[in-house]
Amino acid sequence: MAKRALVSVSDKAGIVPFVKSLIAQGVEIISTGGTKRQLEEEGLQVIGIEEVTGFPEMMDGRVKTLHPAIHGGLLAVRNNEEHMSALSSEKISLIDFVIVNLYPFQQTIENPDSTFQDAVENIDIGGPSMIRSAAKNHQDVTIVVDTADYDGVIEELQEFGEVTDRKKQKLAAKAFRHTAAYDALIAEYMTKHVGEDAPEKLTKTYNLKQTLRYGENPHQMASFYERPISSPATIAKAKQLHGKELSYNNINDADAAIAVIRDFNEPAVAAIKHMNPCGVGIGGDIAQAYQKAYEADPMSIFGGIVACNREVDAEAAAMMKEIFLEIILAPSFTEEALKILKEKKNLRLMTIDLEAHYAGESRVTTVSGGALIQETDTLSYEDVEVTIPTDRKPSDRELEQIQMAWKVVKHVKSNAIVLAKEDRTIGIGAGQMNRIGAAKIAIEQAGEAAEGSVMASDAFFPMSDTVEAAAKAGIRAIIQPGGSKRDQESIDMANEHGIAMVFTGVRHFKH
Ligand SMILES: NC(=O)c1ncn([C@@H]2O[C@H](COP(=O)(O)O)[C@@H](O)[C@H]2O)c1NC=O
Repeated sequence: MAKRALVSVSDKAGIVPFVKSLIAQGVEIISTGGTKRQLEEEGLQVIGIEEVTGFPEMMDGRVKTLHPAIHGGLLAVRNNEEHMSALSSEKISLIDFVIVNLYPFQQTIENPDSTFQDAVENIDIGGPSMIRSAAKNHQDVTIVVDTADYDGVIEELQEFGEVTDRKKQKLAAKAFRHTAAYDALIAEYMTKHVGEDAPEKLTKTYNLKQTLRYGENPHQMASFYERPISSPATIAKAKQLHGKELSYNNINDADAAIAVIRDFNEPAVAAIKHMNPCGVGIGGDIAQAYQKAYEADPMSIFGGIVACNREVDAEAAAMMKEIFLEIILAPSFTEEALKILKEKKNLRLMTIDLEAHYAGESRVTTVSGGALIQETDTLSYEDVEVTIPTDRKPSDRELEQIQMAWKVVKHVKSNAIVLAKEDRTIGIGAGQMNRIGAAKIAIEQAGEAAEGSVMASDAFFPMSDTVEAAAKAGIRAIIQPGGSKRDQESIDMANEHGIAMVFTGVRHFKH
């Protein structure tokens, strides 16, 4: 008996040549409404689904392939006598191939004009059911859900007269991934719609963006996956214009760099090393801001990742070209800037649309045997109500510098201390196991520049030792959350040295 294929596709790209090739291999075609019309328009011979089921398609296509004549033909195990005699007594024919792609649920919810009802109507039911039946019975049935597999299937038919078991198994695994991801997106959409914060199942889905040469170290395999729907203001959507392929560490660091510059309204440049800012500068333009970020730590910026929140022009490009950088990322580059920077063959140049809406997606961290999920820390200085517990209030200029340091410390691994002066960071103490340790590192790095600078701390001071160290270094103003039982000791120490201190009431731990 001739083999039969059931073809039912929403995305009709490439379907006509594929079906032609199947027919050329002696395969009979069964198809649903729109797909059948398209195939017939091309002069292909197609059996209508109603002829197989004995039922018309009904309820706006909600029921067309959901029928024992279809699922029996798909699920029957060919070498199981009982299955085969059940089929013949019910006059059901075998179906050997299923070519299906699903209602465009993702495109529907991405369309800002779509309603909830539109989304619901675009939940495919019959398609996933066929995919699952065919994939379960993959020893006998070939399931094709991806247009990219059309050629491979035809090649095997031409070469071996059948699709190999290995191929059928691989296609089945892909089919289950396909329906799982499809359902995950629906589940996520519905969960958001009903507003459940901690659903009992976490079913996020990601699409492979690229395989990476290796992970954090060369002996670790790695790949980069992106969310099916993400803002253009994300590292997943950033475009590479030039340079070597991105590495795992590049992607992580570039993401950290984007987070820093996103928090600044004025022209800002952040240099990142190993996920921590090593220099951040602000200025009237990107060249000025870059100069500040560079001066912040001319040693650490070497081999770093630089992110800018405004277009990079020729002046800035010429300065950046002077040292070895891994990546320069900005909303855009002028033609001239590109010309200058492209002279460096390996330097990666990337653009990102920082104007696009970015609400901050939930962050998932895996732990052994599980995952932690939390909202992104999007709280900024403007969102908090600060208090000033010290006798001396910060001057306007000190307040500006304090805000800058606070914006940066949010992005430094805890325990974190940032010193800032003259629109740039001058000392960053990152990832220390105690606060005074982070302060000592920041102060030491700042050296004489610490005199007259400001300090930001990501969490409160458990005792007055950090304020004491700040006073010794000549730091004039401090910003910290406050909230320690021993706040008064820190306030007294600040008052003793004429230091102005700002309490934010919120902390910015980053682990
Ligand atoms: N309800 C059903 O029985 C059913 N069977 C197949 N579909 C889908 O209908 C679409 C194709 O429809 P058409 O051939 O009419 O353009 C495919 O995306 C397929 O997955 C169905 N539609 C939705 O569930």
